[in-house]
Amino acid sequence: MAEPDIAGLTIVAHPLVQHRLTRLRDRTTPPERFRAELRAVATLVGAAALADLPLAPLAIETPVAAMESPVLGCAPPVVVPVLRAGLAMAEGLLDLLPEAAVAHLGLYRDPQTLEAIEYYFKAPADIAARPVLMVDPMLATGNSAVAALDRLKAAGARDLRFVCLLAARPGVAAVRAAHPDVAIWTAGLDAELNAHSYIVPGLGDAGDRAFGTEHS
Ligand SMILES: O=P(O)(O)OC[C@H]1O[C@H](OP(=O)(O)OP(=O)(O)O)[C@H](O)[C@@H]1O
Ligand SMILES: O=c1cc[nH]c(=O)[nH]1
Ligand SMILES: [Mg+2]
Repeated sequence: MAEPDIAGLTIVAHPLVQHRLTRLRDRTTPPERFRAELRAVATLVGAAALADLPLAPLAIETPVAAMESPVLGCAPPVVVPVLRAGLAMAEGLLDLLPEAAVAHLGLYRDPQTLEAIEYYFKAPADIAARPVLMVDPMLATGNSAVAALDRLKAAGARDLRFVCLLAARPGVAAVRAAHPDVAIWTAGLDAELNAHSYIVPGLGDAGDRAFGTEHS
């Protein structure tokens, strides 16, 4: 289904991404499969989010001849999983970019107030000089993503991108309003949130589904 353009939001329509998103939405997908799908879809969506990284020529020799061949022309990126659910996505990004650094950001959404509560942060000292890719599967109210981006900017991050799996319109609007410089990539966009601010139809609680802590 075609979605209208929203400034700063890219929905990755690749058939493999959409196929995997359906598996992730399916309530019968067990945690081990959920983590594997999340890792794979993060690789595909992450590659789209990094498509504008600069290249620089490197002089090498193939077994046949000398040549100049392109390599990344920037410092290795920093991948930032927003815990917990971002962890499986970070594995997918590290498949693409083994030389990336990882900054861990622990946040949970208070179920009553929906406020993002930070409990851990550790980032490389040179984060200001590196492209930063924040990963979190769910963008619902946007409170967590806005708080996470606030934290990363306070630590010096400048070149920031956000890769998620499933975004809801209110969350996209909140992130774009607070951080208009941060582009968002997603596999899917759902229209609304329910009374508990879960994405509808969504996929449930991504952290619980990934790590088998789902309660009935
Ligand atoms: O846009 P929001 O309304 O802030 O909701 C999205 C947040 O909720 C989930 O995390 P959660 O708080 O469930 O933590 P968890 O990953 O530890 O389960 C998700 O991974 C996001 O971080
Ligand atoms: O639908 C939602 C909303 C927030 N967090 C999730 O994991 N799922
Ligand atoms: Mg959760």
